Amino acid sequence: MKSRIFRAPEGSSTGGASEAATLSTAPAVGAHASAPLGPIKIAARDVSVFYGEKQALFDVSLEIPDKTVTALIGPSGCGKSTFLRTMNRMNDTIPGTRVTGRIEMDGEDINDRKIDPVLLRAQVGMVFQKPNPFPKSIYENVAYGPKIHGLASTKGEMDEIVQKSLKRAGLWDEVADRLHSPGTGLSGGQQQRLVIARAIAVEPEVILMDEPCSALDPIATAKIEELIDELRERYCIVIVTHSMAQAARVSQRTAFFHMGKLVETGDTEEIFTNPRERRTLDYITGRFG
Ligand SMILES: Nc1ncnc2c1ncn2[C@@H]1O[C@H](COP(=O)(O)OP(=O)(O)OP(=O)(O)O)[C@@H](O)[C@H]1O
Repeated sequence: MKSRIFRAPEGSSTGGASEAATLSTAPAVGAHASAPLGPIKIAARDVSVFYGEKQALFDVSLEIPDKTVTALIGPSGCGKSTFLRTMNRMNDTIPGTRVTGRIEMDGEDINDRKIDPVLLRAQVGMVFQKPNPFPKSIYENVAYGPKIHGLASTKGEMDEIVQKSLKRAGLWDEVADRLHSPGTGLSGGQQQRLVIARAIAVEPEVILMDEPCSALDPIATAKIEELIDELRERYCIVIVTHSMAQAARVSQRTAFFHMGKLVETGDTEEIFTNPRERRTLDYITGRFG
């Protein structure tokens, strides 16, 4: 572990000792914060997003490593979700939205004409704030994507995909005996894991999570956080969270956004113990947001 001694950010007006005291109010960084990172999976270069006349993101450049959890943090309205949606072109579905700049996945421009956004969204899955299972059985929720994308040619193959995805999402043991019951009959936390299983079933490489725990109780939240940590071994994960404590617990990289701009990015431990920018310090210590 690196030292947690706080170095005052450049241009800071207050002294070291009082800053150190202030930083002690920042959330404790979890044991996984310094895990090794994979190669760059997604690279955003000068990305701006406009909703009609309104510019919501300004020239954001950010590299996101594979096999890593990257947390996007910042006050409400700073553009976290907007940025998240640029990575699987979900902004394309909002009328009047314009995205400029370049987003590469494995070096390939995801906005290139030859990219099919439906296939891209299978490769870059998304989990939303509120669990949104289809009004179908648990089995069908997971089998839906593989069916559309032709990933199984027999019932046996499909059964295997469903079982493997539910296992990876940490839900199998709780639902194995009721696969044909409605997904909507599960608890909120189970529904969120079902949605994660649904995303996993189509063999994604990236999983985007937009405040995945905000509708869950602390126990269900802890389970999802544990799951995120397990999934990191296989996938590139990007999570938007309002919870500083959650960002500190689950991520290895953190990007802090403010008013549509990326203020600072770095290793989570560094951001939470030794931020370079004054605005980051003020946000993580709860002075605004
Ligand atoms: N569909 C839309 N049409 C117009 N403006 C939008 C739309 N979606 C978001 N915005 C605006 O873009 C800005 C960034 O919004 P965004 O939802 O990305 O922020 P956020 O950081 O995710 O906020 P929150 O934490 O509250 O979810 C805000 O000013 C928001 O009002």
